[in-house]
Amino acid sequence: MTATTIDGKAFAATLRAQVTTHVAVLKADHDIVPGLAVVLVGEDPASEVYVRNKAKQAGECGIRSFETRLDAATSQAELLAVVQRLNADPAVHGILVQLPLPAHIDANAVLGAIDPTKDVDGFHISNVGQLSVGQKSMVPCTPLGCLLLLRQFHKGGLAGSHAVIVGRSNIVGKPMAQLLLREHCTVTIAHSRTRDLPSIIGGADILVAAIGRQEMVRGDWIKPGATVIDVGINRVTRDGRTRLVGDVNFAEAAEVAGAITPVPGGVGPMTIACLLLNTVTACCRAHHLPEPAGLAELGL
Ligand SMILES: NC(=O)C1=CN([C@@H]2O[C@H](COP(=O)(O)OP(=O)(O)OC[C@H]3O[C@@H](n4cnc5c(N)ncnc54)[C@H](OP(=O)(O)O)[C@@H]3O)[C@@H](O)[C@H]2O)C=CC1
Ligand SMILES: Nc1nc(=O)c2c([nH]1)NC[C@@H]1CN(c3ccc(C(=O)N[C@@H](CCC(=O)O)C(=O)O)cc3)C=[N+]21
Repeated sequence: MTATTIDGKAFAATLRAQVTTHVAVLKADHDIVPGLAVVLVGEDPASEVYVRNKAKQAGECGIRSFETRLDAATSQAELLAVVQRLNADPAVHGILVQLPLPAHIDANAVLGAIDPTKDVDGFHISNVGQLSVGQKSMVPCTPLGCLLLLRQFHKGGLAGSHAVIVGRSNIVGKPMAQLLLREHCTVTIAHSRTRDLPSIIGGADILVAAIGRQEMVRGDWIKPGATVIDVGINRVTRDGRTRLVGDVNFAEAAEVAGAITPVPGGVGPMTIACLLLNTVTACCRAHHLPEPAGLAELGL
């Protein structure tokens, strides 16, 4: 193996320590406690794990967490009423509605009902728009986490690099493209209709894989020395044991790439750390107080 493993787990711990310090100052100087509300509709086992991790890590940073669990048959009107209650609650600074939602609920209507200043996922159309024109906004946690890892690893900056993002979802691919454009990368977005994906990937100095297909990206597609950010979380059962793998074949890619994030322990922990960072940022903005370094450093 030649690639450096980018330790997302360790970097996320550093970020959470910074968040913890900021939370302590808010409490000591202003008697303010940031609050994060997570809403979970239905019983998806993977979502259960994320929601539990979020609440645990929020607590460790001194952030108050509020959990609302609704059964899978909850109507859209009931869910909207919950969102409105959280919008109006001054103890809640961040609201996250766990996706995916059951099919009978219009996710866009729900995301659009969240107060944009409390939208710590950055999915509200006004945050999406603000990011795209370069105004202060809430930035989606997963792409933000990927960018913080890239900036940490490329201390000289990312300008001029060719970044290829595989995946065009509203949650990962599209906001990732916006963030890398702001960093002056040359950005290519690939998806399921892209022709000759291996040769497009072969041009990438930076590859972000957000596809949802286990180990689809092969080592011999990757440009030697490239930085590979693997967003994919795929649960596979091998030899009777369940484990997580990414969208990139790690063993192969590690022979070619300059640096690569592992799964688990790469982007996933950064996503949660960024959610906590966004919550504290939203809290500081609500109270017109100085915010933590994260978003400000990016000019957002
Ligand atoms: N680590 C973390 O914190 C997070 C991890 N994830 C993981 O990241 C992955 C992607 O998530 P998400 O963006 O929500 O997924 P979506 O399913 O919304 O999007 C997947 C994207 O991949 C594209 N795609 C699918 N198949 C291919 C293919 N064969 N070749 C090229 N492109 C393809 C799709 O193209 P098209 O648009 O044409 O259909 C689509 O744009 C998942 O594994 C998910 O679990 C997600 C969020 C957070
Ligand atoms: N409104 C909303 N916002 C989200 O940000 C959101 C969502 N809905 N729905 C689901 C996806 C997925 N997601 C992950 C978060 C953490 C890990 C994570 O911590 N992963 C660990 C492993 C955890 C495990 O063992 O399962 C790791 O990669 O090391 C993974 C995936 C956030 N998402």
